[in-house]
Amino acid sequence: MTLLYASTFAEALGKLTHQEQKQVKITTVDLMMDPKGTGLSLERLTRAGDDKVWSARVSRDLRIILRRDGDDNLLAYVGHHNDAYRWAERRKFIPHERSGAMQIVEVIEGQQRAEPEYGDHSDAKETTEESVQPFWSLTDDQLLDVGVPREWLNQVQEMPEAEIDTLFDRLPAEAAEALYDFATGGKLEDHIVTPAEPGADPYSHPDAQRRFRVFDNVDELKAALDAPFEKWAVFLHPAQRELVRRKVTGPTRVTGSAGTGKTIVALHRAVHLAEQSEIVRVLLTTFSPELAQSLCAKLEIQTQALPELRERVTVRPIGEAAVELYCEQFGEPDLVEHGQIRKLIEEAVSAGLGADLTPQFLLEEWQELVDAWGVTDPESYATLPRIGRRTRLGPKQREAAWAVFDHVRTRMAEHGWVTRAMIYDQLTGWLEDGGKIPFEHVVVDEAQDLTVAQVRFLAAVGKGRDDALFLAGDIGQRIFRLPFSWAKLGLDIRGRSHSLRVNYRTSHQIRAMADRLLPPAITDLDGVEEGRRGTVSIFDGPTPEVHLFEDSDAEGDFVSGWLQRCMMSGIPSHQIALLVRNHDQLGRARKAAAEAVAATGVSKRPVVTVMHDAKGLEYRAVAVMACDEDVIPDPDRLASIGDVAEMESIYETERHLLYVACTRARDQLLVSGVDPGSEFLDDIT
Ligand SMILES: Nc1ncnc2c1ncn2[C@@H]1O[C@H](COP(=O)(O)OP(=O)(O)OP(=O)(O)O)[C@@H](O)[C@H]1O
Repeated sequence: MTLLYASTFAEALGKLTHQEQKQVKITTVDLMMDPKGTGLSLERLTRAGDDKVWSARVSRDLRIILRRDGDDNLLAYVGHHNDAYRWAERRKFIPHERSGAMQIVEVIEGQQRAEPEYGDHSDAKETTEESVQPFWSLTDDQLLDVGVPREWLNQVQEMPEAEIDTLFDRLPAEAAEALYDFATGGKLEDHIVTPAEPGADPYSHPDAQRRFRVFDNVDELKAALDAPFEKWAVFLHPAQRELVRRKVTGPTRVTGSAGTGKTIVALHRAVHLAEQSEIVRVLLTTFSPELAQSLCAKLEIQTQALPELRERVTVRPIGEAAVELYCEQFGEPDLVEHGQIRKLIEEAVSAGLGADLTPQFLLEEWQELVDAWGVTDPESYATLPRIGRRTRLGPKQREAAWAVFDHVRTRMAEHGWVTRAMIYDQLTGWLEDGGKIPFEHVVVDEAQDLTVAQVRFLAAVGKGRDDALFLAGDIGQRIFRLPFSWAKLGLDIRGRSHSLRVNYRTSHQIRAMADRLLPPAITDLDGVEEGRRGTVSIFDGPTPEVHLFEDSDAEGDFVSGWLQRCMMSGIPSHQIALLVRNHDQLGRARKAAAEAVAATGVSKRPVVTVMHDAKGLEYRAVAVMACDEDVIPDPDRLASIGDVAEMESIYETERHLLYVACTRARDQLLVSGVDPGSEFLDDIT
């Protein structure tokens, strides 16, 4: 007996109460143990759209809809009596005629389409009296090629533009993605379905596996039933699965705009690698402790049924992992503080070193070049490409600057201080001399914000070993670093960078608005282009709001009202966030949140935090507040730049930051500020 689990079942289960979910779980597990369903009141549904559909009684009112075909039991849907029967009556289960992938097709009432049509629609009907029909010009053949079920050909060709947002609710996902991309300027040819091998199992096609999953044992089924909301733990997009399973000889990168499931791929990749053998150890890492914690929580869900795999994956922020390794090899490091470096520079300048260079300029030069790039001698400094620091320094000025850095290095050595970058550099040297980290594979999330020293360290980790290094990231979300070439540091992902294009997090409306903040394609310094075009979201929602106000009080009142509406619509407080650029604006956000809490009487406040800390996270509703002219781009950051020519790169990261903030929202987004507002808002209003 094979037990199959459909994404429609997970979705329907997620809508039931906790108590009902428990009852369903008991019945489902019984069914798995006794596939004949003895004692489960199984009933064949004669009015269903498919003659193999049955219902199983969970309670007086709850029914599971099953499809039983030979030894296969497919859990298709669950719901209250009438809802469940209605769902079954309107569904057919058929392999698609081109791809062979099993689809759940909604039956269109009253539609007759006996004869296949191969008509020429070149006389494209752009408009009807009521509206534009974006798919009118597409032939039956073209539609079948992208997975549209035959029953739906007419319906799609005649679909008015206003209904495009419903595609994902009505059609199999592969067809919906293709059509949505086409309607928004993409090419249908990019989405042609892969034909199945003759006689292949219709459930094993990659397009089928994104909606059906075969369970081998009861534990796996139980884990899926425990977390019906976490569909990512069970169903992957074919492009995601491909990246998870791919065997590679060099470092690989998965890219894609915010919400396309890069983190999910990183997690599945880590578990997949851990599956390869009992002795394999995997490090799953990212830059911040908060994100590492969130990875850990997801990994728990994913490995619930496979505790032995959980043991093989270590989740650590990269800084912590490096310090642990350093301690093992060299003893505990005495990490130098930022303020101590500043003092040493000021000390050198007071002693007459550094010619006319300011301590601020020298501090940046130290942080972004000398320390970041691990420069240890004047010759290397004299020839170092000054990436991101475009103000020219003549040989004499470099000499003067080096005198300061030499002073800093000498004093640090006397104290036995090291910087974070030095830790990675020392570990890199150790790896190059044959040292081995206790992990066969390293998977890195949010890789766009890696430092130079981290990239060099990871390059040494991955050198010469298959599948050693897998990186997930989006250069459009680089918010902490200036750009630099990975390839020059030995981390070459050229030809092994792959984009994801289906956005699972944000509505069409929010994604489309946020995308306007960034260019359609961004090329990194190694020439690898990351395109954002062709990305589709799988659901739609309200249009994001952008408002500017006379003063911050007026803004606060509006945001508070907006929050109240979100809370009253049932969004839990922890799923609502207010994001601001800096700590200085936190007060404005807290006031609005407090007012909303007082007005609604809910017990918990929404999350209030700065944009940087929201990286990698998501909320159902987000208010990006205080987007004032003198807040973002951050004037203090711009003013603190010793090097005027660096301005452009800073502007870029500030723009990325607003993109990151906006793309934390799933369903509702409000962007607000005081008139005239941030210059970036011009692109989204
Ligand atoms: N195959 C999938 N099925 C269902 N949900 C998915 C799938 N893949 C990703 N998701 C969901 O989409 C959302 C975004 O995923 P994820 O955080 O991995 O995106 P990301 O590309 O890493 O985003 P960001 O760049 O903003 O960090 C999450 O809620 C995740 O659970």
